[in-house]
Amino acid sequence: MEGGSNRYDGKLDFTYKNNPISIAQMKEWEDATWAAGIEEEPVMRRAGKAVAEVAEKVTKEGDSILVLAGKGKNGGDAIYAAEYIKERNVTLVKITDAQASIKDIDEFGGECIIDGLFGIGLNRPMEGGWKGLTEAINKKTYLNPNLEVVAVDTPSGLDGDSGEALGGLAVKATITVTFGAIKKGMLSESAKPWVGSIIAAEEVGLLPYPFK
Ligand SMILES: NC(=O)C1=CN([C@@H]2O[C@H](COP(=O)(O)OP(=O)(O)OC[C@H]3O[C@@H](n4cnc5c(N)ncnc54)[C@H](O)[C@@H]3O)[C@@H](O)[C@H]2O)[C@H](O)CC1
Ligand SMILES: [K+]
Repeated sequence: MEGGSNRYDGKLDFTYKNNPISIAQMKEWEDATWAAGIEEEPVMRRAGKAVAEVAEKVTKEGDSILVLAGKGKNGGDAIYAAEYIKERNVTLVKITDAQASIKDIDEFGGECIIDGLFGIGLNRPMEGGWKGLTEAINKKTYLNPNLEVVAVDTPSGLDGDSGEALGGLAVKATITVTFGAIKKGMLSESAKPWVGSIIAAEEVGLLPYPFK
């Protein structure tokens, strides 16, 4: 898997130029970008737009999309995604009380969920309401195999380095739209049940890929 054009045996084909990286490398790349004076907001916008484009691709006009936005920047990307999605019924849920938002998932009968709960800021297994939200998403997928679940950057709960679900639980995405470069754990066997197809949105306005 060294550069060039690589294929993944998921539902959507993908290609990527940048080699897979660790979470530490992703953070280093981001920090170098901000240190160079590039603003964060336009980067988040482009990340959100990439997610919106994928969500549009896997749905049709008039379909319903539930956008779940967590408390960090992963949620920020999801909020921009909601803004950019066109000609769909978009419901944005900004999660302040995770437990209370479970009902928003339980009551959702639409075609696509966007998972912006946690990205590379995840540092422990999800518990309580966060665990409940994730289980509610996965239950929907189980009951409706046609449901598209688009993960923002990483499926929430997945450790991007090891490709393991922390505490054994992550969102079961059908598609993961990851930013900058694929996180190396996503290509491991253990990540397969969670990541679905991987799409690398490499051009989100960061500095050029800094690693060899
Ligand atoms: N890499 C890029 O080029 C860009 C990435 N972006 C997005 O930013 C997220 C990472 O955002 P961050 O705010 O650092 O973290 P999260 O949103 O993943 O998490 C928020 C926050 O939650 C806390 N936390 C961690 N684990 C748990 C847990 N199990 N339960 C409860 N709370 C938890 C922790 O404090 C985190 O900081 C990245 O994935 C991209 O989506 C930007 O858009 C810029 C470009
Ligand atoms: K996510």
